[in-house]
Amino acid sequence: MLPMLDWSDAKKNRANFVADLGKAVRETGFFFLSNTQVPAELRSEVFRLADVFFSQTPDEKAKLSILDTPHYRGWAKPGDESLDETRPEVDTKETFNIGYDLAPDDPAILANESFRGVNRWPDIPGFAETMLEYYQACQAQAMALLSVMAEDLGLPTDYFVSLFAEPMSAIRLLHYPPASGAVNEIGAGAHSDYGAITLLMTDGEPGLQVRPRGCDWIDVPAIPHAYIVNIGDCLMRWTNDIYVSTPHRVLPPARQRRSVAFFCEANPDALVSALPGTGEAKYPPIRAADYLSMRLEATYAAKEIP
Ligand SMILES: O=C(O)CCC(=O)C(=O)O
Ligand SMILES: [Fe+2]
Repeated sequence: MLPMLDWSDAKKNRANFVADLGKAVRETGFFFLSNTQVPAELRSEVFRLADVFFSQTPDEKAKLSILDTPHYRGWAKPGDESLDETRPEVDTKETFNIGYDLAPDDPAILANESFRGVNRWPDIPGFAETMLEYYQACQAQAMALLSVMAEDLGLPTDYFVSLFAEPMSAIRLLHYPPASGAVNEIGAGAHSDYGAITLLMTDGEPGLQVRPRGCDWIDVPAIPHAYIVNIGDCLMRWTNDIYVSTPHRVLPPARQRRSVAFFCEANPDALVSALPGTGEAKYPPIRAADYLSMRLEATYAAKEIP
C-alpha cells in the first residue's frame, strides 16, 4: 500500500506533514494525497469534457493530432506513443495534451522557443476554459507541494517558485479501451515520469501498478477523491537521487478506463543541477527543456508494430 497523506495537515500539522512527505518521496516516490486544494466540481467537469472529446470520431480527433506540432499538444491515437521504449508492446491508450497557454503572438512563440506553442482546442463548449482552470489549480497544488519539499530538503520554502514561474507543465487526458485480449497489449507501458511532480486522478477502474525499488509490481487501488502523486525523473536528478521516481504501468483494463495526469515541469531554462546540500553531483547540469525534449523524443519515436 502506498503512503497516504492528507493535505489539510500541511497547515494544521506542518512538521509531521513535512516529515511524512519526505519519507514518502525518498522511499516510494508515490503517495496518495487527500483533501487537495483542487475543487471536486472542477475535477468532475474535467472528466466530463474528456469523455466528450474522446467520444468523437477518430477523423475529428485527428484534426488535432499531436504529431502535427513540435510542442506536444493535442491528440495522440493508440500507438502514437510508447511509454516503454524497450518493449514491443504498443500502448492502447489515447491521450490529449494541453500545455502552458500563450497567445499566438507571444514573443517566446515568435522566437520559436522550445515548448512554447499555442494550445489546440476541440470545438467543445467550455473545454478550453475548464482545462485552463484545471491547469492553474494543479500547478498551484504542485507548487505548494514543492514548498514542502524545499522545507524537507533544508532549502528556503520559496526555493522553486521562480524556477517554475513559466513552466512546461502539461495536462494529459487519458482514455484506455477495454482489453481486447490480443497479445502484446498494454494500456500504458512501464515507465517513470519525466518531470518534477505528477498529480494523477483516475476514474476508479483498476489497472495502474507501481514497482517500488526492491518490490514486484503492486496494484494501486483507487481511493475516491485522493490524488496519486509521484516524483518524476527530473526531480530525482535535481535532488541528486535523494527523491525517487518509480516505474509504473497500466494493464489493459477490464472496462474502459479514464485518468487525468498533470505533469508539473520547471521553466524551460531552469538549470537542473544537484540542489544545495545534496552532496557531490552525480549528473552534469542540464536545462530542464533539454532534459524533457530528450525524454519526449524517445516516447514518440515510431516503433515497428509487431
Ligand atoms: O493512467 C494512469 O493511471 C497512469 C498514466 C501515466 O502513468 C502517465 O501518463 O504517465
Ligand atoms: Fe506515468
